[in-house]
Amino acid sequence: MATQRLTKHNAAMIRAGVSLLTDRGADALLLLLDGGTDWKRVSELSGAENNTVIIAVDTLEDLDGAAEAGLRPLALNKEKAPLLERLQEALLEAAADEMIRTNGEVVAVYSGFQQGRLDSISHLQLDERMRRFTVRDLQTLESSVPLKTIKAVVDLASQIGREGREGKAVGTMFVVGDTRKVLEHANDSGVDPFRGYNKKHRNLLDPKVQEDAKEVAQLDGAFVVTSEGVIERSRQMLEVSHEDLKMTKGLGSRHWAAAAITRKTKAVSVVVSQSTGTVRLYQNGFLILQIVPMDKAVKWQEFAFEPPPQTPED
Ligand SMILES: Nc1ncnc2c1ncn2[C@@H]1O[C@H](COP(=O)(O)OP(=O)(O)OP(=O)(O)O)[C@@H](O)[C@H]1O
Repeated sequence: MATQRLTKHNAAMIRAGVSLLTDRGADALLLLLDGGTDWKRVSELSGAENNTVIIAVDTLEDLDGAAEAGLRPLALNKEKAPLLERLQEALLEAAADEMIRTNGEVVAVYSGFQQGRLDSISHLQLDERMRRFTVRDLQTLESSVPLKTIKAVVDLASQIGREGREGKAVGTMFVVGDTRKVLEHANDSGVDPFRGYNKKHRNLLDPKVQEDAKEVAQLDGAFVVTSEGVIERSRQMLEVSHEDLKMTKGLGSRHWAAAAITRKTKAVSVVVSQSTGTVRLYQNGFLILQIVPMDKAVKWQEFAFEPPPQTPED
């Protein structure tokens, strides 16, 4: 179990965060901490009685007692991830759990430079584009494919859309469920790297298989996936007519094929657009859900600091 010390300095930083929160009328105070601590004291310091105070740490066990102290706990499960990714995840989760509005304002207090020492305060304005799929969104989807499989595929697709591969944007498609029928409309577009492996090594619920799929996603064609999440084939070109489909202007052949196959079969398709990173989910020929990737451009700016030219003393 990791712990976060509440030194005088750290307490002062939390109070400073509260002061900014109050001054700006922001929605919530987010404390991104290294581990468990005296939650009652944090609650007092942050005025949790009157403010929404979100506590984000990496593991659930470190949050014991936080909710009882009037705080809003979040477990990130992102121990090794860089600070900004953890911060983004905390904001996404908080928005998904409706602790904050997706276009709200948050004051975040965290250790930016030195572990254990709260040294940074940010006043963040969130953006509607931050919205992403939540399990709740997916639950409204009535499908023969279990939610667990859809969620794993959508999460993977979002990662592909957000991260690409080796600095390059990647687009791909997953057609999930009703596999036998889907394969009637599919042809190999090249050698299938998953062919010949046993089911265990093709199951997309396994993080290792997800990594393999990210590699293969760079190649042409679609993944045909069973309801249980097993990749039945990859690199498949779908041949389906798409007359009488209605689609948003500007979407190309990948998206047409993705929508059309869900009209001909009971499958659900999840497409990542190479040009925008947007993930779309189709069912019965209709666009059901859409995730726009978060801005990728969040990066620490490096200071280009040049000392002023020396002038000879008068
Ligand atoms: N029928 C299909 N089945 C499987 N994959 C397809 C199909 N049509 C196109 N693709 C894949 O989509 C790629 C991009 O095609 P295109 O640019 O027309 O699609 P798009 O819908 O505009 O997608 P993107 O937004 O990713 O560019 C192709 O190189 C191919 O790998």
